[in-house]
Amino acid sequence: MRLELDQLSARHPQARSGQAAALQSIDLRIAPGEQLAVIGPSGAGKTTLLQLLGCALPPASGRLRLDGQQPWTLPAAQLRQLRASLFLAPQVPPLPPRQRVVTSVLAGRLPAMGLIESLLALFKPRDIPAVFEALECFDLGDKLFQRVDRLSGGERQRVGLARALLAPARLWLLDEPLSSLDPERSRQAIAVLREQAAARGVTLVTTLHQVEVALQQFPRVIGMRDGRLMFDLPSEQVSPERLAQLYRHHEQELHGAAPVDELVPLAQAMPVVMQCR
Ligand SMILES: Nc1ncnc2c1ncn2[C@@H]1O[C@H](COP(=O)(O)OP(=O)(O)OP(=O)(O)O)[C@@H](O)[C@H]1O
Repeated sequence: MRLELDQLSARHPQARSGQAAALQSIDLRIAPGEQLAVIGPSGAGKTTLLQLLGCALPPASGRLRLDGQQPWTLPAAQLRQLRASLFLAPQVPPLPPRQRVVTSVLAGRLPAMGLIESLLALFKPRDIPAVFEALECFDLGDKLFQRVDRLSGGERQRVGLARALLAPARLWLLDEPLSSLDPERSRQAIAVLREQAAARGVTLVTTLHQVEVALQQFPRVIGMRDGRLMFDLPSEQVSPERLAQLYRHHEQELHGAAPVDELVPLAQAMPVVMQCR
């Protein structure tokens, strides 16, 4: 899917009057099948950008086009159809706790189903082999019939990502898809998502707190701060100086938590009082 944003601004309906717009004057072009990561400190507007691209939030001003269509000018039926071609994965996937994993993953197909078909799918899951295959990509094949509330946080997050592989979407919008995953699982999940998106010609836009993952695994990286685009560059051109500027006063978010093996000697070197804090 091709994305075009011109001088786009957006504000949340619940925002206080006088609060700055969550997105301000964004100009952006994303070609069909492109893959990019959006980074920036907390509150930069990354999630809001995904909500806007996912037609969950209308622009306050400016123009948004998805494959040449302006979503918010479309009749309701056409807007529904367009939304069915988008997959928006929130940071915490909304998985009903008592549901089986198989049903949760199949929910990725719901936007493209009619009401009766989707109700039937709730009671009698169809195409179980496709669900198994999607789960296997994330090492979760053995959880097919597990209840969602018996999964760990990281497993739930991967179930939420496996949904993308079932969704009949041309645009994947992933909000912090790695927030509950350890580094090895993170690498694996991103590799699967990138590979599968490329195989299907899907456009992939993901927000990431892990700056190194964004730079190492994505060809294009966008830096956001205070609702604005600070840079939009091939990842190899994102210099340490640019990152330092992007995360100024939020340095701890840039460097993230130190790996455990680095923390242990540091903790041992500290006086006991400091270790207790
Ligand atoms: N539902 C909401 N109502 C009002 N303001 C909101 C809402 N959601 C976000 N905001 C505000 O919009 C701005 C952008 O928030 P957003 O969640 O897009 O940032 P972010 O970069 O995704 O942050 P994080 O990395 O912490 O998830 C922030 O100032 C935030 O306070």
